Amino acid sequence: MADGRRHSVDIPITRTLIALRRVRSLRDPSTNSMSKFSALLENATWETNSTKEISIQFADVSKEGRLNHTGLSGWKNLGLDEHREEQVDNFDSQYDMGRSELIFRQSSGGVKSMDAPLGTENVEGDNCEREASGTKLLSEEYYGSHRNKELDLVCSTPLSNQLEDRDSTSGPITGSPLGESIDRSVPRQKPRSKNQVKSYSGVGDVLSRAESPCLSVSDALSSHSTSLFANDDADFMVQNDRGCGISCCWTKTPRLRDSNPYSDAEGSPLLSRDVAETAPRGKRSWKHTTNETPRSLSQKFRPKSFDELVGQNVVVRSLLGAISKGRIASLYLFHGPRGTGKTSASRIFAAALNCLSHEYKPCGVCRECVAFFSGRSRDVKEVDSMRINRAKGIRSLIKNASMPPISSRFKVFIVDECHLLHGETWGTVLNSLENLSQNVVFVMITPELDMLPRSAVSRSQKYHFPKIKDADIAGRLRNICVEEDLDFDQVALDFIAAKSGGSLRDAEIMLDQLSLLGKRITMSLAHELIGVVSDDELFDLLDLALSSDTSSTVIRARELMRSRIDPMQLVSQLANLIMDVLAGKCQDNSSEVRRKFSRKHASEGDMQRLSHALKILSDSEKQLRMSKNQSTWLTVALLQLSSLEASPMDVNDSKSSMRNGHDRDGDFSSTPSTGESLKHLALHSCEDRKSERLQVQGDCKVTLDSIWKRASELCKSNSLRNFLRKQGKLSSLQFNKGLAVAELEFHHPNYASKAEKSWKFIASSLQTVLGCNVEIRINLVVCAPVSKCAKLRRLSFSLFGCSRITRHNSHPPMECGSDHDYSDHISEKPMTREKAISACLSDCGSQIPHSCYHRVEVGKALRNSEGNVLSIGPTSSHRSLPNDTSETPGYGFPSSKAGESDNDYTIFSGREAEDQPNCFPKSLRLPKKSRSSETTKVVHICTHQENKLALSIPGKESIENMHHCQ
Ligand SMILES: Nc1ncnc2c1ncn2[C@@H]1O[C@H](COP(=O)(O)OP(=O)(O)OP(=O)(O)O)[C@@H](O)[C@H]1O
Ligand SMILES: [Zn+2]
Repeated sequence: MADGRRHSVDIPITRTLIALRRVRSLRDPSTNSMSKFSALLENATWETNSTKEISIQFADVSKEGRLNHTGLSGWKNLGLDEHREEQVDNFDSQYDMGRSELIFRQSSGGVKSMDAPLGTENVEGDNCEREASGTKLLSEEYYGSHRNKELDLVCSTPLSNQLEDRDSTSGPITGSPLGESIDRSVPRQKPRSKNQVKSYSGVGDVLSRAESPCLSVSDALSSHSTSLFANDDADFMVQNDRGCGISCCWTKTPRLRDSNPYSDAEGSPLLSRDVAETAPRGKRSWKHTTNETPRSLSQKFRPKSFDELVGQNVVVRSLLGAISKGRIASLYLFHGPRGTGKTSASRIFAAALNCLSHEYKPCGVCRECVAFFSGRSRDVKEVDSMRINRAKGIRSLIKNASMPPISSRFKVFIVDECHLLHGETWGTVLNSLENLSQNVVFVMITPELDMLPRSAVSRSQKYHFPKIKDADIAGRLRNICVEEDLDFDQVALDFIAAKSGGSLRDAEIMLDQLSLLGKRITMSLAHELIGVVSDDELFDLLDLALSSDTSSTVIRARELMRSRIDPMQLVSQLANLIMDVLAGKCQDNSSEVRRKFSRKHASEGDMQRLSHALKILSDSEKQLRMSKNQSTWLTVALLQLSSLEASPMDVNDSKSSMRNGHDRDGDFSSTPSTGESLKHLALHSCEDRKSERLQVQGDCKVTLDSIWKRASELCKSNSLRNFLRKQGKLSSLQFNKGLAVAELEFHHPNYASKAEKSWKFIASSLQTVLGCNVEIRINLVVCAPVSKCAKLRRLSFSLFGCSRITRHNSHPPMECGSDHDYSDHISEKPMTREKAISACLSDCGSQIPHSCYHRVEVGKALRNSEGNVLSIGPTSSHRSLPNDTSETPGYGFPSSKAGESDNDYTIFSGREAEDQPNCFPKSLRLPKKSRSSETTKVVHICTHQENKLALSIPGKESIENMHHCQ
C-alpha cells in the first residue's frame, strides 16, 4: 500500500542508546502533562523548591452556555476508598470562582478535610463528579507519594477564557499545564532542556491542549467499551458529559489506564491509534487517545487547522469553499499517496463542518471544536473499515447515521483505509446515502483509488492529495526544528525533504530519528541515517565502472553495499551524480575527486557514454525494485556501464550492436534505436509463485554477452579464455534465492566436454562477476541437418552434462590454469556426455516425432566433498529455460528428497507439441543407473498431456507422484 518504496532508516544503535537519555525530554511534549509531571516528580530540585500549593485551574465555559464552572461537590461521592481520599485530603482545596481555579494547598499540619469551598453550581453534576473523581484519582496517583512535597500544578482545560491570553499562556496552557503553570506561580525551578518539546502555538495550542486527556477521567471511570466506532456505549456515557468540556489534562495516570486501558481511546480522534490498535477484539476503539504522549514528531505536529495543512492548497480552498457556501456533499473521497495529510484533512474538515465560529475552519475554542478535538464529539466518528465489513457493523453504522446529530450540525463518518471495505459494505453505504439526512457526511480515505468500486468513485466528491513539494516539506521541517529547539543545517532539511518522496510524515519521521543522533541536524548525520554515500565515493565507483575495471568495480560496489548503502539508494545517487556531470555541475567548488572525474570524462564520447549509463541505471532501478537480490543486479548494472563501449565479440554481436547503435569503436551513437535497444538490456524479471526469480534471457543479448565476456576475461589461461569467448555463450541467467543459474551453450560435443572439464574456472569467474553463488549448466545445442527430416525445423538437445553449483566466497577468483580435467574434484562424476546423449537419443529421441521440438535436459546434482547434495533438480527453473514454453502447463515428478537425488532428467514439451498430442513418448526408459547405487533417479516430465505418459522410473513406482509443477 505504500506509495513506492519507503526509506528504511537505521540508526546506529549505540548512538541511539546514548541519545535516549535526551529522548525523554524531547518526546515529552508539553501537551502531555502526565509524563512531564512524572518526570518532574522524579526531579528532587523541583520538589524542594516548589510552593505548598497545588492549583488546578478550570476554565470557564459559561460563554458557551454549557458549563459555568465545575466544582468538587462530587468529590466526596466518588465511592473511592478511604485510602484514596486520605491521600487527597492532604491538600487544602479551594475553588476560586473568579479564576476558575481549584487550588489545593498542602496542609502543613497534616490531613485536612475535603470540604473545602467548592463549586456551587454544578450544572451537570454527574459529569463533574467524574471529572472531579478523575482529578482526585490523579491526585492520588501523583500526590500520594509526594504528600510532603511542595507541589503546585495547574490543570487547564481548553476553554475560551484561557485563550484570550494566548501569548502569555502558550506555554502553560498548551498541553503542559502542569509543568508550565509552575512557571507562573512559582519561580522556574529548572529551565526547559533544549530539546524539550515546546508547546504548540496558535490554534494548535488550543487544539493540542484540547487534545489533552479531557476524556480520560470519564472514560477511565467508565468501563464501557465500544462496539463499532466506540459509540454505542460511549454515546451514552458521553451524553452525560455533554457540555462539561472540562477535565483534567493530567488525569490520565498509568494506574487508571491499567484499570481500563482502552476506554480512553474513545474520544480522541486526533491522536494515535496505538491504543485502539492494541486493544483486544471487542474492546477496540475507533478513536485515538488524546492523552497519550505523542510518540513521534509527526503525531505531535499533526495539523489541526486548514492553515497548518502543508502543500494541499487546492484541497483546502475547495473544502473551505464548500463549507462557506454550505454545499456539503454526502460522500467525499480523499485519496493520494501516504503521509500527505488525508486523515488530518478529514478531521479538520469534520471539525470545520461543525465549528460554531463563522470562520469556516475549526476555531478550536468553540464548544463543538473543543468537544471534537478532545474526542468527545458524538457526531464525528472514525470508523474502523474492517468492522463495518461485518453485517452487524454496517447495520449499526447505518442506524447511527440515520439518527440526527446529537449536538452538532453534521454527523460525519470518517472511514480510513476505505479500500478495505467489501463490495457489500460499499453497496450498503451507497444505497443508504439517499435515505440519510442531508446532515450526514461520509469521508472515505484511501491511498488506492483504483481499488474502490467504480460506483463509489463516481458518486463521491474526490479530493486528490498530491505528494508534497520538497520545498514545502523542508519549510515544515524547519518550523518543527524551531519549535523543538533543534539546531539544524538547512541543507540537511532539504536533503531529508528530497528523500521523503513527497510524504511529510516520512520526512518528519526521519527528522525525528535524526534528532536522536546528534544535537544538530546535519548533512553528514542525514547521510549516516539514510544510508547514502558521499559524492566522492560515488565518483570513485563511477570511474571504476566506466573504466572497465571489472574486479575493482565489483569489489568497490560490494564494499559500499556491505557498509551501509541500500542498492536502490546507490543507483539513485549514481543517477543523480551523472545528471550533475552532464549538466556541468562538477566544475565549480568541486572536490578534487569531482574535478578529476570531470577532467577524465570530458569528451563528447564520454558524455554520450554517461547518458547511456544513466539510462542503464534507470532501467536497472525498475528491476531492482522487484528483486530481492538487489546487490547482484546492481553489480550487473554497474558492469554494464562500461560494456557499452566494448566492441562485440562476434559477428552476431556485431550485428546486434550495430543495430542497437554501437559502433565498432565502442561508442554509442545516439540513434533513436539506441533507446529501444536499451530496453532489451533491461533485466527481465519474472515472478515465480514460490520465489522471486530474475532472469536474463536471450533477448538481453548484450547483457549476457557482456557478462560472459567479463567472466571469460577473468580466466588467466589464454587458451581457455579464447575457447570460451569463441565457442561458448551464456544463453541464460536466472537468479533464484541468491543463486545464479547460468546456462552455457556449446555447439559441438567436444566443446561441451571441454567446458565441462573447466567448469570450476567458469563458475568461479561468473561468481566474481555476478557476486553470488553460481550454478552452471552446460548445454549442447545440436542443429540437425534439414535433409534428415523434411518436417524437422530444429532438433535441439540441450545436454546438461554438468549442472554444478559452487559456493561463493569472497576470495578473488580462482585462477584458471590449463584445461585440466577437474571432474576428478567432484565427489561424484557426472554422467558422461556421450552416455547422456545416447541415453537421450535412445530413450527419448527415437520416440519423439521429429516434427516436435523437444528439449531434453540431463542435469546432475552436485555433491560436495562431504557428500551433501548442493543442488537438486531443475524443477524450479525449468520453466524459464531458453526455448521453453513457460505457458505450457507442466507435470513432473517432484524433485527427490535431498540426499537422494543424483541425476535429474527433464523432458519439456514445446509449443509445437501441444498441437500434436501423439508426439509424446509412450514410454521412457531411463539410462542405466549411474555408478552410485544409493542414488535414485528422478525424471521430470513437463507436458500438458498427462495421460499420454507412461513412465518407468527406478525407485518410483508409478506416476502418481506426478504433480503439477506450474
Ligand atoms: N499536508 C500535511 N500538512 C501537515 N502535516 C502533514 C501533512 N501531511 C502529512 N502530515 C504529517 O504526517 C502525519 C500523517 O498525516 P496523515 O495521517 O494526515 O496522512 P495520510 O495522508 O492520511 O497518510 P495515510 O494515507 O498513511 O493514512 C501527520 O501527523 C502530520 O504530522
Ligand atoms: Zn470552533
